Amino acid sequence: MDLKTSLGSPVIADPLPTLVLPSAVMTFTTPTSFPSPGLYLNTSSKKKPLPGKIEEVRASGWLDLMMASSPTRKRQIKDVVNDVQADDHDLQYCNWMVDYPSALTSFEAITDFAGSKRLALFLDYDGTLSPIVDNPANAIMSDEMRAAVRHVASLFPTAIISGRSRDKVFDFVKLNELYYAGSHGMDIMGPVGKTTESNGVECIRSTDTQGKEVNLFQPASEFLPMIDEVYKRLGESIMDIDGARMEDNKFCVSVHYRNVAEDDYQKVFQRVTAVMEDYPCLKLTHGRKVLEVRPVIDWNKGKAVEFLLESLGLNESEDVLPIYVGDDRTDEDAFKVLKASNRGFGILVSSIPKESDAFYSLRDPAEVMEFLKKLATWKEQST
Ligand SMILES: O=P(O)(O)OC[C@H]1O[C@H](O[C@H]2O[C@H](CO)[C@@H](O)[C@H](O)[C@H]2O)[C@H](O)[C@@H](O)[C@@H]1O
Repeated sequence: MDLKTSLGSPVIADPLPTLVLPSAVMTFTTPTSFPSPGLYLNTSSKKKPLPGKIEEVRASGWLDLMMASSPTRKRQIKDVVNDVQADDHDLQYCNWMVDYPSALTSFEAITDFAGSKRLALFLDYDGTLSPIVDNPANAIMSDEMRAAVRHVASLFPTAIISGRSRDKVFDFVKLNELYYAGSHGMDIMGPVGKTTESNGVECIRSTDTQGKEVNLFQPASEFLPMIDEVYKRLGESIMDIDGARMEDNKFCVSVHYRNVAEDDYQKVFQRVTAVMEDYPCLKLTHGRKVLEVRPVIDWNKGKAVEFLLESLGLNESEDVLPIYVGDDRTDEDAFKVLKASNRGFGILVSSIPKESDAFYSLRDPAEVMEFLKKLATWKEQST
């Protein structure tokens, strides 16, 4: 029986639409200079017609995705008060877990498989280490979670890989013993190892706040002026939409619509895509009630995992087990890399059934914390 289709359609199959942009800029090239975005204004042949009517937005898949993304608390509560729906939801979740078993109930299988291998941990931030909240500035990590992360980081190489800017995610996590990759992996502060370049981009030697020597890898640095400009333009274009909020993530820009009325989602999407038309070197992706604008380079959280493994000298060894824990669509790139290399595995954090390249699942950040604590205990008891 195909569990993914047997219960109506319980699985959210995030199709990850990306605005289609000229294929010439889809490869990993770091341009030394960009034409002013204004130059693109008259190049109508490069433009894709923008969806004008609601049906067209729907047809492109974006509006449905915006509606389905990260159900609001109101909807989840409605599910809970309605017993029938809640039972249905539980049943669907249990069925889904056959394909994505809980990393907690499968903990022994995980540690049996790990055996004496060296673990490397990669953790997403929002929705993984901190619960999803309405205001991104309030996505605080609990002290108990911080202690759990500190503990595992004292036992295994551990990195945070976030869509936020690196500085911002560090301000939340506040742990010096970790490695950090911000802007969906486009801003990595890693160890000084044998890695001096990747994909033709040189690493920069720098020092962290503690004065420790680090390697800085920023494959999208040439895009900074463009990202700053698009941040301002997007801010102006959504200013009048109640609840819409911008976030500057250094090499990416987030347009949050979590607090926007559903009737205005289409407006948000249209305003964003209208600005994007002038920037063929940028692409639009979709996260949890957020539209994200970022450079069209072949770099993502999966590449960041590979880069960090190499910097840590763990890439070649059969004896290493990388584990990536994340909740968002952008984490799928990392899950895919681990799945393809058949070395480690992803753990998807989700309280609803979702299609994923992860191997295991955890329901929410509370379960992530429990998993991290169990890992630390296991490691300490086995050495
Ligand atoms: O890669 P991540 O660390 O998961 O970052 C992805 C985005 O997370 C943040 O937005 C999400 O969390 C917010 C706080 O809970 C929530 O309000 C928002 O709706 C979510 O999309 C962050 O604010 C974004 O900039 C990140 O790109």
